Amino acid sequence: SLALAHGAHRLGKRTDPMMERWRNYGLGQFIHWGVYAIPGGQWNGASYGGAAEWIRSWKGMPKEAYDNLYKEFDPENYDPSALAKQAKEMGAKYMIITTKHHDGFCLWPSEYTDYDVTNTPYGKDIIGPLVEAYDAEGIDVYLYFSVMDWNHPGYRSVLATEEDRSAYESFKEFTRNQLLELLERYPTTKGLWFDGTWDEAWKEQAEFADNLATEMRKKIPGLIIGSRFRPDDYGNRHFDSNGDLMGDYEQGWERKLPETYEDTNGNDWDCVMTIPENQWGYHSDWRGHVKTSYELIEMLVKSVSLDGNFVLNFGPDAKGDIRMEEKKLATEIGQWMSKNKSAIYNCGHIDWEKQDWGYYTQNRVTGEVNMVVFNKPINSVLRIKTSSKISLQKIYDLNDATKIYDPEEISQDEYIIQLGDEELAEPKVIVIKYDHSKGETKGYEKAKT
Ligand SMILES: COc1ccc([C@@H]2N[C@@H](C)[C@@H](O)[C@H]2O)cc1
Repeated sequence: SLALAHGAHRLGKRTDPMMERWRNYGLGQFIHWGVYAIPGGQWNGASYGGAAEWIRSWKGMPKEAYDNLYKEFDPENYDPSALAKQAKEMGAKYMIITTKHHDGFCLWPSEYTDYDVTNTPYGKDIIGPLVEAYDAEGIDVYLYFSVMDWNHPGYRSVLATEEDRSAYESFKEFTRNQLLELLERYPTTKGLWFDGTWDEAWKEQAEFADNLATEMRKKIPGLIIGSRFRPDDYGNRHFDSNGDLMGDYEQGWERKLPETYEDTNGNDWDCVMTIPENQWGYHSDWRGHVKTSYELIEMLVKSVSLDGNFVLNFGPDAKGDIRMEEKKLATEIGQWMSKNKSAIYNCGHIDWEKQDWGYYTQNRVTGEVNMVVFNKPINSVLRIKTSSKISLQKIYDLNDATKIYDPEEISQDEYIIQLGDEELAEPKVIVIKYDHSKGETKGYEKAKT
């Protein structure tokens, strides 16, 4: 393998308490908020077909007009504790807030730019009260930060000339200053979620990014940073030139999910997901499919079954209100989570063969296996194929203690249980308690073929 000065500094998963806590969250909330919520995907009577937070890049939005929107930013309905309570009700264990998106507008009072909340009619820090409100609800806070910054004069996507390089040095210093400022102002932050790091200019900054990550971790020991921050010595990101994961977890699953455990390379990972097909910031005209709570619960369960976290995005509007569709989903997901959280929190992958009825999650504390059933077969029979000779102790409905399932062994390490005739009104969790010591060698001999 290549000798890398700025590649992965650790092989395998982080095993410290802060990362264990991260690994056991299961469900998170993303919040995308900024001046892009003011146009909300519309301008001059035309609707932007892209993601609302990218409207500045649309030819239908004059840059000058966009860059003056901050003068209208005055979210009179912004209510951090209401947002935190809603997230609590949904069952989120952590929240990621956009401190600065690609447009460079800062939701905190930054010493290093005037393009921030203090120069808006609202005039106050947005981030601080949100951090306090979420901390008060026991929901860990992570800060989203876009390296790419369309507002900073020193930003470059490519370093072609000497002028580019000297301008970019000022941009790098600005970026470092802002990040250290954020960690200074919000020391309860548990981690950073970086974005906007794909440009060529940034891919040349292996040493700078490595040193900055070290410096940030000195300020907040144990700080959790994903794979989308640093480039390695050769400009490779997420995985270094030896194929090793850079950062504490893989940050590659944006609006998509891994299909199999192999797809995860056995790493920690998060999936960040929009409710419509592709809107992070508030768009007043959601086109196409808006995901239902069952679709989102299935994505959540699938994520946990493959050792990942599922982070659902919310986009407050210009006034700071949460739109009706998002409120409804937070409530519906919360209702399911209130009854089934033991199949999500502190749970992860078990290598039992995946079945069509749904997903397994294993509780890392109790060892119990949860069958999360989404699809009831026509014969109401659920097949369970375990990985090794185990002795099943008890199989029961998590939400109906009177419902015990009696497994019938149909071949080696393979059982079936019979569901009742009732319709599956919502994803059902069935708990399997089993003795982890090797069971006696019962079961059929494999046929010699
Ligand atoms: C070039 O493709 C994209 C797509 C989405 C993004 C941003 N990442 C998401 C988490 C949102 O912040 C979106 O604006 C950046 C680049």
